[in-house]
Amino acid sequence: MSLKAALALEPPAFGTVDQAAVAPPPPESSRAVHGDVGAGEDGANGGAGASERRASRFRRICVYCGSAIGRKASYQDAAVELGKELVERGIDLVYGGGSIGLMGVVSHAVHAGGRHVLGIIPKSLMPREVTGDPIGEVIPVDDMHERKAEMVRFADAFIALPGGYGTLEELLEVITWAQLGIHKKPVGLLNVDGFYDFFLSFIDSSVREGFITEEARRIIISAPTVKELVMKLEDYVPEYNIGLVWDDQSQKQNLVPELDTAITS
Ligand SMILES: C/C(=C\CNc1ncnc2c1ncn2[C@@H]1O[C@H](COP(=O)(O)O)[C@@H](O)[C@H]1O)CO
Repeated sequence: MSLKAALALEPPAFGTVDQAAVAPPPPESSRAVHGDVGAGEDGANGGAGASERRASRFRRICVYCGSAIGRKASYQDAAVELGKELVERGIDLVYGGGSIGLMGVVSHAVHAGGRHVLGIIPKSLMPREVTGDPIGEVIPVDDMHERKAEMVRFADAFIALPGGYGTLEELLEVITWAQLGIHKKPVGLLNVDGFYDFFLSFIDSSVREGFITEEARRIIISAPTVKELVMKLEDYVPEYNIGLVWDDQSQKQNLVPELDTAITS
């Protein structure tokens, strides 16, 4: 079944694919307002006072994470905390559609909190013994390439929790697409218990060795806590602009007007 056919059978709460891809963000008055965020709490908001409240700029965030839960309880705790943070900020979830591992943890947290959960999953991965019982809305797609493209298209930002090959592959692709100017959406790395320290060290080494520019290095936004990371993503202004022109489809992937207009060079 094609993506459009799937949507015809079960239209997403937010409209058709094309509408969702080009729709402007809801008016400020109808957007979610999250709770107090004090500078001392997360140290990342550049001086926001404890009484500051503001709407999230994001409608949907794509979370990449392990199909396993990992060995430390802190990984699951972080997945739950991230799910609750999305709910608190009125942000919907886009993810890989499985209910196993950290994918299941974060999707259940968002679903339980009443936000929309959109799983995009290749038909080959759909058997229950492989993915578990997915929750929320599921869009079946033909292959992994289509899945990743649709996840990017539906989301306004990306967050990677701890995970394995699949998570790293999704993360690196979305970073590479930012580097190529295919999208300008923020990419966050939740460095739970230093899980990504080696990865970040490797990236820094690649910068030193001349394979990644300093500017491209700054595409990756990392933080050890959910609140700090989400605050950084909210504040992110893309500075990277390779100057390539992609086709219309790629341009539709830039769903966050603030990010587009923030590009100055
Ligand atoms: C082969 C395994 C599990 C298959 N089940 C999956 N169901 C849905 N999505 C999956 C599955 N496995 C990987 N993904 C995608 O990759 C990311 C997680 O991969 P990782 O290797 O566990 O980090 C996740 O974001 C999904 O999009 C047993 O692993």
